Amino acid sequence: MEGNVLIIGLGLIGGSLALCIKDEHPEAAIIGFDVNHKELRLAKTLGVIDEMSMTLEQGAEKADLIILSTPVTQTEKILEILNNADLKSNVIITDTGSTKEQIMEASMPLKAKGLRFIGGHPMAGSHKSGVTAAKKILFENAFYMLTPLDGGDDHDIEILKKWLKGTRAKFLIVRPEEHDELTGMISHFPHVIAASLVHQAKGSSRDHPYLRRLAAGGFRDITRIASSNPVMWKDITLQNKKVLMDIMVKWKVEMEEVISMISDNDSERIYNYFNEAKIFRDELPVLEKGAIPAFYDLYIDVPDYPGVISEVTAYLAEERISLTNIRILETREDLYGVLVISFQTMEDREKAAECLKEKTDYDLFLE
Ligand SMILES: NC(=O)C1=CN([C@@H]2O[C@H](COP(=O)(O)OP(=O)(O)OC[C@H]3O[C@@H](n4cnc5c(N)ncnc54)[C@H](O)[C@@H]3O)[C@@H](O)[C@H]2O)C=CC1
Ligand SMILES: O=C(O)C(=O)Cc1ccc(O)cc1
Repeated sequence: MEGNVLIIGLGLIGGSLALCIKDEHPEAAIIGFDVNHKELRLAKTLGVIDEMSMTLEQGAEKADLIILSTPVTQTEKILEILNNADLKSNVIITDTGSTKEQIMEASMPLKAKGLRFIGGHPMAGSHKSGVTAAKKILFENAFYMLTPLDGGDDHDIEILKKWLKGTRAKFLIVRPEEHDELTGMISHFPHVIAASLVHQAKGSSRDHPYLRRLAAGGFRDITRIASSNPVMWKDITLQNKKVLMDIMVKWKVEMEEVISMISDNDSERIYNYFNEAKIFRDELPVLEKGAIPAFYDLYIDVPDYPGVISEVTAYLAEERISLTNIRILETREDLYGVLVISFQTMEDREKAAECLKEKTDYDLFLE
């Protein structure tokens, strides 16, 4: 497709969308705007955008598609600015915010002016922020929720999907309230819980100096999302307050039940509690990308000698297998350490396992 695409907010999501759109529509001009001029210049230097717009209005006035990929509170303010700008009459405006009801509400004045806004939320990402973390394959196979306004035109949705085809995501049309209930449960609430687990561990670390080292493995993994951007999560929490409060009240009741079964030494209820959770969790789809993206980890039992990491990464580099993270678990005191390498896709992890099986005799474990 040809035309001008303005991306407002060139962080992880805006930058990744810019790459996807350019890949699929090389003739489109990708214009970027960001309040953080350093990030904007970086986006241009990295080739993520074609052109910088030094004011929001300048870019907006010539755009055929406007994507708002800013923290959700900012998105509401930008919708207000766009409402007073001189936009093309056929422009399509969308956003990427993690919450939808309040944003859809904020888009009503645009609708009243005859402009077209379709809410959007690509359900993939990471705890990293900024344009340097942007990548073209971020949304591949992920769900991409669209929340058109009541009475929205199907033709506009088709145009937007065409623009976003390069994401290789699976589009789902949902009502804004349903979106917020779903994401509240499977994404926003887990972020609150992850942060609270970390707070408790921090408190406990004052009495137990070993805690930090012991938390390096599983605990660090299950609380990965507590390393997300606090500004973004403050905004999401406040915008999805109603849903989150409801979930947290239910959670308190559930914790009371857990306290009671443990204090009563009720082994049957405790067993059932864990067992029912295991059954539901084991049945969740493995190959789908959910709201909280999975990272595919490969555990490698390596001897503890200098140079072992570069040896392993050199084998992977020879096969051109890219990894997203690498670390050593320091929980063990013996001669062997566990090297954990994370990959973006399950295929990359399989290729890496094959490669290391062939070139080393280290024991490998997949999660
Ligand atoms: N990080 C994630 O994994 C996901 C985030 N989202 C949503 O996408 C949006 C963007 O998130 P990220 O890209 O992760 O954030 P980010 O922090 O990487 O990037 C946000 C960018 O917006 C810019 N910005 C802030 N206020 C602005 C304003 N008033 N005008 C112009 N630029 C402004 C910032 O300078 C920054 O460069 C958020 O609404 C978030 O809820 C959606 C899916 C996944
Ligand atoms: O893996 C993580 O850190 C995430 O939870 C990514 C994420 C963040 C926000 C969203 O609205 C959707 C996905």
